[in-house]
Amino acid sequence: MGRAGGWPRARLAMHAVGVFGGTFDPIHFGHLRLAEEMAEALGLARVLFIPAGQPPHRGTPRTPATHRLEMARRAVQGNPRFTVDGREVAAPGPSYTVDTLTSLRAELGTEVPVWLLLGGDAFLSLPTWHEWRRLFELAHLAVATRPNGGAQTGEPSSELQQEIAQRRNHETRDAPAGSVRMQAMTPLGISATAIRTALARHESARYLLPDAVLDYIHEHRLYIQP
Ligand SMILES: Nc1ncnc2c1ncn2[C@@H]1O[C@H](COP(=O)(O)OP(=O)(O)OP(=O)(O)O)[C@@H](O)[C@H]1O
Ligand SMILES: O=C(O)c1ccc[n+]([C@@H]2O[C@H](COP(=O)([O-])O)[C@@H](O)[C@H]2O)c1
Repeated sequence: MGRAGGWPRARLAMHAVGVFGGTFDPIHFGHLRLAEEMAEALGLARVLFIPAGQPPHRGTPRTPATHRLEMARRAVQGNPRFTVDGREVAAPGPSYTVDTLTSLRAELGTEVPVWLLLGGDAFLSLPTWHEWRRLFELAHLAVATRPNGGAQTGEPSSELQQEIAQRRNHETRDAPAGSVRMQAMTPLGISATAIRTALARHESARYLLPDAVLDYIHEHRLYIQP
């Protein structure tokens, strides 16, 4: 068992909560596998999947938020550690992560360790996020990376590099927030864009996402051009 500061990791993270935001248009196995591997590595008691109502850094998704929310719900069904949280879909305006974490903190209290889960591409854009430095007051950050370095999609900006250098692996006993962890995950070259493209061309997207999500897509004729 991993130890930090002399305490077994499972003890450290007993009630830790993972927060995983995304456009999820649609949710796929890359998302689910990231959450599963993070939950295991960080000893998370639960992971909240939070579909963005209005993703701040991209145009309004063509798929209404209610469908993206429902697909996420179907995807996590049967996993007692995973739940879907609809607060960003319910809130007006851009879905800023700092606002989401602030509202979660109001519910969870200041003591519970919270881990914001991010893919490598989302992490690289962090310095462009709304009040990004405040995120470290509210949560730890866990970034999914390719094992053994892998092919990098870019380098962190110098301000992000400085922040990582200070915070990397600085988890102290039971700390609720403030550190950064790079976590190697099984590389899965799945993207929502590729799934939308395949479906629009009437090609198969099977085995890229759960059958329950694919059934929902077909039921509601999402992504499929008439
Ligand atoms: N295959 C994958 N492996 C690891 N992380 C992923 C993968 N796909 C998405 N992510 C991460 O999941 C989070 C939410 O991603 P998002 O909902 O934008 O999915 P996407 O597949 O990247 O979508 P799109 O193709 O529409 O940009 C982001 O942090 C992103 O980096
Ligand atoms: O808070 C921000 O400014 C911010 C800027 C860009 C992205 N995010 C969040 O990052 C997550 C992944 O975004 P996306 O666009 O890659 O799906 C999603 O939860 C977004 O709300 C948040």
